[in-house]
Amino acid sequence: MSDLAGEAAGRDAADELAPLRAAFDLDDGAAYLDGNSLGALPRAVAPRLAEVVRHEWGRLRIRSWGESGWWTAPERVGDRIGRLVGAAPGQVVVGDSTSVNLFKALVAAVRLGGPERDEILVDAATFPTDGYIAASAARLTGRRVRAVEPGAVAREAGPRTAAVLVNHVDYRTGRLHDLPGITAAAHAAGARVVWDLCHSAGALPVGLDEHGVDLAAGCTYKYLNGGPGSPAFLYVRQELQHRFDSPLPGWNSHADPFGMESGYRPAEGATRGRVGTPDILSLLALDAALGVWDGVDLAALRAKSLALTDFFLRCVAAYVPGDRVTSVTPAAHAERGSQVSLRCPGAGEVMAELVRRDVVGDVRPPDVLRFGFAPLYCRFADAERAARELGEVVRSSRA
Ligand SMILES: Cc1ncc(COP(=O)(O)O)c(C=O)c1O
Ligand SMILES: Nc1c(O)cccc1C(=O)C[C@H](N)C(=O)O
Repeated sequence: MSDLAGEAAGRDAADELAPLRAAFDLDDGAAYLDGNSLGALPRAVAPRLAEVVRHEWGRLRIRSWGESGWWTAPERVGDRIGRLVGAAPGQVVVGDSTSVNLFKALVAAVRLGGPERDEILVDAATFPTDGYIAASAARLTGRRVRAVEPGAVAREAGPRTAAVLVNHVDYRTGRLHDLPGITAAAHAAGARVVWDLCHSAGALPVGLDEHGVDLAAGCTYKYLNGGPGSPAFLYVRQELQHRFDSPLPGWNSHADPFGMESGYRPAEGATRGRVGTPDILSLLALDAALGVWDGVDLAALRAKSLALTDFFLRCVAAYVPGDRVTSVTPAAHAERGSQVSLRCPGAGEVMAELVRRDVVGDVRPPDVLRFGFAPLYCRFADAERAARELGEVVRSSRA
């Protein structure tokens, strides 16, 4: 056994979060490093979904909206996510996709400001959907979009800025942006800030309430393990809820949905962020998946995440010829999410070979290998193996 493999074994043995891996349906023979795209399956999900289908839907049928708590599930599950992103109860609602929630949040953010605020600042390297949504939100509200580096928000935001849309962790590089600083800078300019938490929720502490974030959205199928296409979440800070003017006011966000009124009267609280009927099966799968977080300390989660990515970077330096890969993930802990991205010529072929060897990451254009480290189930041994196999693959592809 190499020194690094021995070190990995020792660190896994000492890892206080290691027992949580047993709560997931994972093959011991594979290194699953793609939880930043699709989280692994928690074992509790399948039996719970079977019960929901057989009993709640099959036997109780329509009664389940009340008796099984279906009607209030978006807020109940929202509060469970709230704990993981630093939001006190009553501010998170679950439903729709991230894209749809970003649209609601961004339009509502613009509507909170005056007409003189005629621009929306968007993270220049944003995940595409955010950029598309921002462009549409701008057209609908008569604003224009300006792309800025997140680090330049303090310089760029001004009296014309209505809203700033930023990714907490960049999907391609794994760079963690300064949420407290950027939020404060937007506020200093009188603007609202909307955070995309897709790559930070369940990966690291977020502190939405603590840092005074206005609005946020994120997906639940990555580090929250809700399953493919599981519903997203929307955070609306409590003080803003009574002024949250949704661009998608469906009957589920009406103050009296079963009054069937022709005029729209918004519900109070996070419920105002709903639109139509919740996707109950996916929502309850997510609810069951969230059980793995009970009792998890987010400081311990962050410590393990950084230890895993540090260790992986050391293993890459030891095993992979330096002229073949370059890390685009910041070395500084304060700037790193829970993934490591390596630029590598021929990244597509390299990752295909890694996947054949049961080391599963993914690739983003133009040539970035992504390795996501979900701290609840990734092992130091996975990090060592992934780097070792990567070294072998790039050596053999050069030969
Ligand atoms: C940063 C970010 N935002 C948004 C999305 C996607 O949103 P949706 O859940 O609507 O597909 C993703 C991933 O697909 C993402 O990485
Ligand atoms: N949502 C996805 C999907 O439906 C299929 C494949 C991947 C995804 C992803 O989530 C990709 C991810 N947002 C990314 O960081 O690139």
